[in-house]
Amino acid sequence: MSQPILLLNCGSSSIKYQLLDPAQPGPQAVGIVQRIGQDMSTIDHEVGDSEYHEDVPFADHTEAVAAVVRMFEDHGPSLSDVVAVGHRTVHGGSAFVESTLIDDAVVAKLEELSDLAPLHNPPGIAGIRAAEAVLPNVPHVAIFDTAFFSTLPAEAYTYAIDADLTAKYGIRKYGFHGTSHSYVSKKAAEFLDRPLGELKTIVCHLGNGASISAVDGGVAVDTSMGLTPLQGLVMGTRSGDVDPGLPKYLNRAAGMSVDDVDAMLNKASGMGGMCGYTDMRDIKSQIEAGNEQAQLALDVYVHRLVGYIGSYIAILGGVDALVFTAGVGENADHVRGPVVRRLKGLGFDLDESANLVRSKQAREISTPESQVRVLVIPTNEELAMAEETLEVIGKL
Ligand SMILES: Nc1ncnc2c1ncn2[C@@H]1O[C@H](COP(=O)(O)OP(=O)(O)O)[C@@H](O)[C@H]1O
Ligand SMILES: CC(=O)OP(=O)(O)O
Ligand SMILES: [Mg+2]
Repeated sequence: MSQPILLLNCGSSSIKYQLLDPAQPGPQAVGIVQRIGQDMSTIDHEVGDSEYHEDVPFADHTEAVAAVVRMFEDHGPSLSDVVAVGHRTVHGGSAFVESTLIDDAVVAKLEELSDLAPLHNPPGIAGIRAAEAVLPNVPHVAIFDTAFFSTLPAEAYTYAIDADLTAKYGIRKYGFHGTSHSYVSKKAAEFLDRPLGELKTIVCHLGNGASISAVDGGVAVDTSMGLTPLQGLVMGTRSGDVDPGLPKYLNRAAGMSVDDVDAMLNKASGMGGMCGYTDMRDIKSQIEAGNEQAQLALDVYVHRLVGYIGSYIAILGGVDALVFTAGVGENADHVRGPVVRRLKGLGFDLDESANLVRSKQAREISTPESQVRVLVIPTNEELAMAEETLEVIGKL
């Protein structure tokens, strides 16, 4: 008997969802809502060979989840057989280091953590509430982005600030996108036919949010996101690393409050802040049309990423595989190309034509001469979430 699980992955700008039974090949339905909060959003719902598309503006994630439910009602499959719902939950803080059955106390704790993930925990909570209203009689499970990084060594997760403040307020590097980094590093070992336990891997999860991790023998040893999903790489609307002196300077020079600066760094920075476009597809066409700001933004993005890769090679003491994943990593050859070319001096050799191949399959984009294997591996946070959900409900 089929035991379908509904998976909801509320990202900052999107909701990805799947209905799947991990024991059966392939999902029963897959969908994505994109550009939530922008002038026009889209929803795409796939059931078998049938695809349904709508252009509708969704102001927030609550409206978007309602539309997802409507897609199932209008086009199937029915949600009446669903045995559990798995929710991607971005910030678990120190409270949650593994997937957890959701109850009111869990939601209350997630609300407390919202300040630490302002673009993510509120949409995630909206998703939980909306799904609980539609499917009140099945278990709902939270799968945390932070869980995979609970293994980071203290030297990697400790900020060099006052130790009493650190202890009192739980300040540390938590790391995010962990479900993806974990899934993709395992898939890399399978692709290379090497035991996970002996592989040093650097995973670049480049989506609207972006992070990079260093994984040694399947265990995360460092990652670029921090206390919040703001630290690290350049992202669609987030700055990533800046001088910690910036808030004070902007306060004095521009009269901006802490909240003003935080909103600017989270929502009006990154690629959007630098050139007005947040989507790598738009940035590519802008560059082709001669937009110099777009070219500079891409150069900054690549420069930051190359710096992190070099740093993680040093931290790992060498690397076997560099893996690109998520929306940008899987699709943007104009990002992967400049990154890998700049690493030539460290033994990376890009196969230029393999880099241009468009595919939904795991693939290699380095030449046989490359000392480091460079891979593109599609992430599947929903499949990994389904396995986590099954494990939690199996214990009930
Ligand atoms: N065909 C494509 N070419 C280049 N970039 C793409 C393409 N498709 C998606 N992207 C990039 O991927 C991003 C979305 O990545 P995704 O992993 O889905 O993000 P998130 O989960 O944070 O919403 C888009 O903002 C865009 O920059
Ligand atoms: C944590 C995070 O940045 O997630 P997303 O990439 O979905 O915005
Ligand atoms: Mg994502």
